Amino acid sequence: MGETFGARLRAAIEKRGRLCVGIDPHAALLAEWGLSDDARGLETFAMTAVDALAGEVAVLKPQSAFFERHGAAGIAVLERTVREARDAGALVLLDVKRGDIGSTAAAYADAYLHPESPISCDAITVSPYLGFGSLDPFLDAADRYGRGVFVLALTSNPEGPEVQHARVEGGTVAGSVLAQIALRNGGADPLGSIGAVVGATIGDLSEEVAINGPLLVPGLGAQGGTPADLRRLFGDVYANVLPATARAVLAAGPEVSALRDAARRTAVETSR
Ligand SMILES: O=C(O)c1cc(=O)[nH]c(=O)n1[C@@H]1O[C@H](COP(=O)(O)O)[C@@H](O)[C@H]1O
Repeated sequence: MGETFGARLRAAIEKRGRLCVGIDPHAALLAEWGLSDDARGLETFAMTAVDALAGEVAVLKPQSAFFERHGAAGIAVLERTVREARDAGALVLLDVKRGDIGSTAAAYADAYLHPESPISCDAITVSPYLGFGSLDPFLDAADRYGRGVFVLALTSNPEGPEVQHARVEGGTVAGSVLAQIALRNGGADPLGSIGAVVGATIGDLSEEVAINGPLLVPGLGAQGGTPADLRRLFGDVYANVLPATARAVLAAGPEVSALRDAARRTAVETSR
């Protein structure tokens, strides 16, 4: 097998830094950039973001919903976005938050992680809240194809704790998810390919996040998370943190140079 996602991510962070920028073409952002809220506007937005950022940042994270809302033409733009961002050297993490029963999960895994798929990504986000075992088809596909999976653990939204802080034997639901990720990453060197999503906005961190895998940390900027929150929450495991932000960088557009500058500034602020 070729290199694992964990190894490719570690190399990308060393070369480009740790920032992950979301490509989230909200209707309001399309309007701010002077673009129409249709597939043409979407394509200009996404290609501008790729042009500005895919040669710079380690990870680009398109949010599938903002493409899906434009129908088949939007999906075609997503395919192009993923392909061109990867061609320019960025790792592409598609934020699509999948999760389903085993046989259907296998089809979703094929759709996004199979090397021959039209939307073949380096990694995707998945939800473990149908039971961690339901993720096996995703985790197996990631192993087989050298791809990554980021599992929602402690999400940035205020409703998350209702499920994620619920008590189960041995701790919380989120703690159990994190422990199972750590188990799956055991022995991987330099870094496991199964990541966890932990929001910058969660307040206090009472769970063990040393999972020998990447920690995707959204919630910076528009949702109120700050670089100081990152340092406070992740001191010991900062080497594995991918700070993620979308609107705070995208709002600097549509000028390519302004977008790039915004990403560079955020990268510096979150570098440690
Ligand atoms: O999986 C994610 O990326 C994610 C998980 C989470 O807990 N919170 C969260 O905000 N996200 C995503 O991260 C992005 C945040 O965007 P901004 O708030 O504009 O930076 C959105 O695409 C969210 O869907």
